[in-house]
Amino acid sequence: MKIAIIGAGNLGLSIATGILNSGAATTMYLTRRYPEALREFEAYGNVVTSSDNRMAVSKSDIIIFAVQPGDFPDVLQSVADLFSDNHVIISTITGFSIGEIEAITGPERFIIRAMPNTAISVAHSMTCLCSNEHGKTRLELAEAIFNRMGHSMIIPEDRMQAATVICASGIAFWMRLIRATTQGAIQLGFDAEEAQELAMHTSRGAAELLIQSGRHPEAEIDRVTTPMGCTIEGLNEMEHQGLSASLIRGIITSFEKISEIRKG
Ligand SMILES: NC(=O)C1=CN([C@@H]2O[C@H](COP(=O)(O)OP(=O)(O)OC[C@H]3O[C@@H](n4cnc5c(N)ncnc54)[C@H](O)[C@@H]3O)[C@@H](O)[C@H]2O)C=CC1
Ligand SMILES: O=C(O)[C@@H]1CCC=N1
Repeated sequence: MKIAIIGAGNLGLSIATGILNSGAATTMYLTRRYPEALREFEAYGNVVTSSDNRMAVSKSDIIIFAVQPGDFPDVLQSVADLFSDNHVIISTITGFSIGEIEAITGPERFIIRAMPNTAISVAHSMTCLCSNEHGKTRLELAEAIFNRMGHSMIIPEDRMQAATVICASGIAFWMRLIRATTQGAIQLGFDAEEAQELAMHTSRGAAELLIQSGRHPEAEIDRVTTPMGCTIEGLNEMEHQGLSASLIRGIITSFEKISEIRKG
């Protein structure tokens, strides 16, 4: 498979790294405005870097768009005449609907919206997917690609903005929780490096417990909270200070911002 990434910035390069390390592509075309920053990727041997989007599209089977929302209409328009019946068009653009994409490409194209996160670079993305009517026959292919780099879920398009907040922005939210835990550990006497190691592996363990057991988080909390012990004391204080409420409010605020990005 020949895969192009149009707009190889933060997310695009994370996807490129994931694809290259998983061996999902025979050749990759990476573009950005100033492609000098992409040169190191040429060391993979099967990577072509350029600012020429038309070259990248015409040589690829799967085209992944990862430019900023404001740049997307012009970028898509500038390559739309090159799309053939075989191209699979994948957009990671926040808040840009399938209807808006079809208005530029026409409906008779395989169009997938994908919402991965930057953990795709280490094969642990949570990626949500949906497609246009024509693209339904290519959803399985998209799922197979993204499953090589983590876990994926097919969802209705009207859940895509919520998925952006939970999965894509979610990386930043979880990072902040890990960082705060690290700061607590430093205050309790660990040096910074040890503190981060403790926080990272504990958070991985918590997620893995739920993934492997299928149990509810509260069932796992019940196993840890000794009656009158230190865990419930700390947990209740966190809730008195608004831990769950502040997370939920942050998620809703982030969700509301997405419609503003599009208006902007
Ligand atoms: N950063 C993230 O974690 C996530 C981002 N997204 C979405 O992915 C898209 C990209 O986000 P980021 O990677 O954070 O942005 P970014 O600004 O890091 O990357 C965008 C890239 O597009 C390039 N670009 C701009 N105009 C271009 C053109 N005409 N031709 C080729 N390349 C061009 C820029 O040079 C830049 O490297 C956005 O639409 C964002 O909403 C979605 C999920 C997660
Ligand atoms: O913050 C943003 O707007 C983008 C979309 C999700 C992650 N980064």
